Amino acid sequence: MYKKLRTLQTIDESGAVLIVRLESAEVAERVAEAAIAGGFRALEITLSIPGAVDVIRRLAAKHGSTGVAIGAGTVLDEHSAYECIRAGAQFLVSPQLNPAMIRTANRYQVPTISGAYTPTELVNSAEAGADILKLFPTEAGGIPYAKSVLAPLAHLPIMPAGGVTLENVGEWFAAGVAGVGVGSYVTKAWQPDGDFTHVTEAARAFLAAVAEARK
Ligand SMILES: O=C(O)C(=O)C[C@H](O)[C@H](O)COP(=O)(O)O
Repeated sequence: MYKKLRTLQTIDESGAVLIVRLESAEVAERVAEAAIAGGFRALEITLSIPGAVDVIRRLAAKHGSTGVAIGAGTVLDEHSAYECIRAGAQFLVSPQLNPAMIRTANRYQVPTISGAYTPTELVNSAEAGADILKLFPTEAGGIPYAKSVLAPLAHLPIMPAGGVTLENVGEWFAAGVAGVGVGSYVTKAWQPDGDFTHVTEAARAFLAAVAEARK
C-alpha cells in the first residue's frame, strides 16, 4: 500500500490521535512510550516541546515500522514542515490553515491534519488539500457547535481537539466526527505521583471507549 494511505489508515483505525504537548523532551518521550504501550497508534509530538524534532526522530525510528504513526504538531510553516518530514514525521498537524505547510506535506506525500474552526475555514482547508480537518479549539463551542457545523459538512473528515475525555468521547463520535485528538486526559495521567503506568492505563481506557463509541 502507498505510504500516505497507510498512515491515514492507521490514523483512521485508531480513531484517536494522542496530542503530546509537555514541558520537556524527556517527559514527552516517556509519555509517548507509555501511551504506545497502552495501544495508541497515532501520536502527535508538538514543536512547542524543546528538542521536539529529536523526539520525533527517535520515536519515528523506533516505532515507524511497527504500525505506529509518529507525527509533528504545531507545524506553523513550510520550514518546520520540511524539517519534521526530514526527521521522519509521518503526518503533520497545525492549529491553523497554512496552505504552504499543506503544499510542502503533499509534495512529500505526508498527510496533514489542519486546524480550522468556522465552516469557511473548514472548507478552505479541504480545498487547500488537508487530509483531516482538526476542529480546534473545541472547549468553548463543544459538541453542540460540532453538530451544527457537521449538519451541512458531514462529508468532511473532522477531528475535534481540546477537552476530549473518556467521559465525552462517545458523544463526540455520536455527533459525527471521524476521529478525535486527545491530550491532557492521557498525557497528564502520570501526575501528581510521577507514575507513568497511569498513562498506559488512561490510554487503554480511552481507546476502549473510542472502540465502543465506533461500534
Ligand atoms: O497542541 C495541539 O495540537 C492542540 O490541538 C492543542 C491542545 O494540545 C489540544 O487541543 C489538546 O487538548 P486537551 O485534550 O484538552 O489537552
